[in-house]
Amino acid sequence: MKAGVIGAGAWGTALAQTLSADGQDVRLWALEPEVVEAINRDRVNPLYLPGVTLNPSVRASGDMADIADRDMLLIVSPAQHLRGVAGSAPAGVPLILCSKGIEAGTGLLMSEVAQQAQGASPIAVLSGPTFAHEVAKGLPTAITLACADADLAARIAARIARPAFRPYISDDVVGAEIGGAVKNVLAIACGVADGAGLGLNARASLISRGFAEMTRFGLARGARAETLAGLSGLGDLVLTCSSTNSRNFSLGKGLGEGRPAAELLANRRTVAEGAFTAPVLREAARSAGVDMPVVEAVCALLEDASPLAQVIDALLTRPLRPE
Ligand SMILES: NC(=O)c1ccc[n+]([C@@H]2O[C@H](COP(=O)([O-])OP(=O)(O)OC[C@H]3O[C@@H](n4cnc5c(N)ncnc54)[C@H](O)[C@@H]3O)[C@@H](O)[C@H]2O)c1
Ligand SMILES: O=P(O)(O)OC[C@H](O)CO
Repeated sequence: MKAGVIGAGAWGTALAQTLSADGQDVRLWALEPEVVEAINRDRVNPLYLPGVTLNPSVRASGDMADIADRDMLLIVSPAQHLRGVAGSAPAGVPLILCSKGIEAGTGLLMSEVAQQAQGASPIAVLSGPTFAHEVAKGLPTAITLACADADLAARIAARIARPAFRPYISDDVVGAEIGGAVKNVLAIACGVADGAGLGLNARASLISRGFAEMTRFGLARGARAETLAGLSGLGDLVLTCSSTNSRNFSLGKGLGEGRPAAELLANRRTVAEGAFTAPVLREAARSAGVDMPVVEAVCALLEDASPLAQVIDALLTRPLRPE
């Protein structure tokens, strides 16, 4: 399968690098003309993945017509831009969605957005614990590839697998998407705990109780528990909640240090998806009757609705209950 990658941020660039590791040509669509130029001229993406020399068979373009001959397309835009980007992609080829989030305004998962934007294209989801700079360096990584069509999943998996990049196949598309979207919000919470100096016990409790929230929400939306406990759920939650390499964790750390959300979110070049997913996740959870107190707390901090001490206190003084 000839691969095209749409979106040349850190993750799209790392995926293009991985897919071209065996010399196969990969086309990478980039929004910014300076990224197209730098990749084709200098073999580097200085805005989003500096320090990685890209394989010669990665060719960048700003024109969707240049990926019209591809027979699979990885969509790697920020979640809030997926509708527009998928809608302008060539039609009829499998779309592999790599963005993690829930669409603001509609509450739709990425597969539902892509379905609306490109009804005729088969859809798969690629999600898991994957820091882009590690994947680009060829460090060992495992990831979930979810697709309702088992034959298509097997063909995509065979095309994207590398000795150190190992896809595990699932047919639970919704489960894979919910894990990736919810973990970003929980990573903000763990960053807050770090920034506020709450200690490692607090972080472990947030991961564990956050996973309970992810599971409740996922089950209410039809996800399977084993998917949520797999790479795209718990695996990615543990990764993102443990490192300042995560943009979401770093955003939370800033909040925990007492910096205002507006300042932390202003003029960002890179995306911290949890900030966009948090309010729409809160609304979806409330309307499904799912209790998500950690998500509620993250929203309160992002909205500057309550002081940090009060938000922490509200979590700690909830009624005692069975685990
Ligand atoms: N970086 C990672 O390690 C990683 C790993 C797995 C999944 N993801 C997911 O991949 C998605 C993309 O993240 P990233 O890290 O590659 O991005 P990034 O933060 O490195 O770069 C931002 C991206 O947003 C794009 N962008 C900005 N404005 C846009 C617009 N108006 N329309 C379309 N695109 C626009 C930029 O061109 C760029 O590609 C996110 O959903 C993220 O959660 C990231
Ligand atoms: O930097 P983050 O927080 O967007 O996390 C990147 C990836 O999603 C980790 O799997």
